[in-house]
Amino acid sequence: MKQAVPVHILSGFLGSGKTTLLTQALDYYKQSGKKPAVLMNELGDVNLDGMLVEEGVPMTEMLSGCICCTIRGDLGLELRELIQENTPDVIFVECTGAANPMEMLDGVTDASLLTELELKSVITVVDAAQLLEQHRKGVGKTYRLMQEQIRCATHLVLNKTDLIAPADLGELERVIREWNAVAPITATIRCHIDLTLFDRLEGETGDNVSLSSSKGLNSSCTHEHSHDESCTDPSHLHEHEGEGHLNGKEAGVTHHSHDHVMVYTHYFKGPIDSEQFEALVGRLPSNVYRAKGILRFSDTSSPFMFQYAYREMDFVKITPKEELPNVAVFIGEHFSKQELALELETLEQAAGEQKD
Ligand SMILES: Nc1nc2c(ncn2[C@@H]2O[C@H](COP(=O)(O)OP(=O)(O)OP(=O)(O)O)[C@@H](O)[C@H]2O)c(=O)[nH]1
Repeated sequence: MKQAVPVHILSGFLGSGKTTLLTQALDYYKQSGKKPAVLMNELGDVNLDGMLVEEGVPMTEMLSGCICCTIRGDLGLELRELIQENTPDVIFVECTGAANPMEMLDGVTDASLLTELELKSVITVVDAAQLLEQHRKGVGKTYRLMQEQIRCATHLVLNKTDLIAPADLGELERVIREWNAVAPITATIRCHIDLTLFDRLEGETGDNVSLSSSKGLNSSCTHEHSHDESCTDPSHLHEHEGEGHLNGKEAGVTHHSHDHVMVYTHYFKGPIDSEQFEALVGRLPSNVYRAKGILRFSDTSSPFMFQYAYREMDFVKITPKEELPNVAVFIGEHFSKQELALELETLEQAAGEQKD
């Protein structure tokens, strides 16, 4: 029998550091002479994180939806194709930060019916500062989603510890332990973990992890419903819309609207002024908690990859090898897309007038 391809799910709320961990893991595998592949899922219709993945790493993109709901049925087919075409030694599935890990887990294990793959871990990256704030508030859909992501993890990376006071670490560990008593927790800055963890995980023998046995996975990971039960968790807002085909078998299809998470994608018609853009981002309301983009500025020569997570901005100069869009994606809850669009258009106009 062919060896099953190990699969690691990278989970964690929007902007917590999943891609930061992924790029390190990919480098590690490549340095060890192995061939990693990536399946990346983004809520927006452009994959900006994918641009951070080096050329030569096979990557499948599932855009404009969340693996755990609308495109879950495709996951098995995509994984199978990735394996057939590239014969990777390992696959990382990076999910949108809005994804419910239990559903993703379900999706990957469904896929193992189609293709020889073996789920090895669910690594949840937690934004320390955000968890602290959410916990102190103690309510909200974001908080509940973070809770689920922590519950379902086999390993926890408590990231962005540079943004919290050292004294708060103890409080965070206590909070996490209430939800997940067993997964090892590693406190990090920029997701610097001992990457030999992956060798240990893959060296472990065991049958495919399946939801029914939950072998190798954290047994405290529970979810209020299976696909054919109705959901009692108000954070999910599911609309159970009947039956569908999955992997050749009948499966209950669950559509989550994730309607508390909104995405606005703005394609720029031309370069904009960098300072004005920074000022605009600085004014974003707190319910816009994540943004990213590829931007061309009228006052700089090279394009920039822009990142914004939890009120922190980051601009990295990039040298694209191919034509890239001039685009920014904004993710948040109940914000006005129209207002944001108008502000961005005003920036474009101002830059256009400066040029004339
Ligand atoms: N201050 C600080 N920033 C970090 C740390 N780790 C990552 N970042 C920054 O946080 C931003 C988001 O990181 P990503 O790795 O893209 O997060 P993600 O979870 O993949 O984001 P989504 O794809 O939107 O879900 C980037 O600007 C990173 O450079 C950290 O430990 N401390």
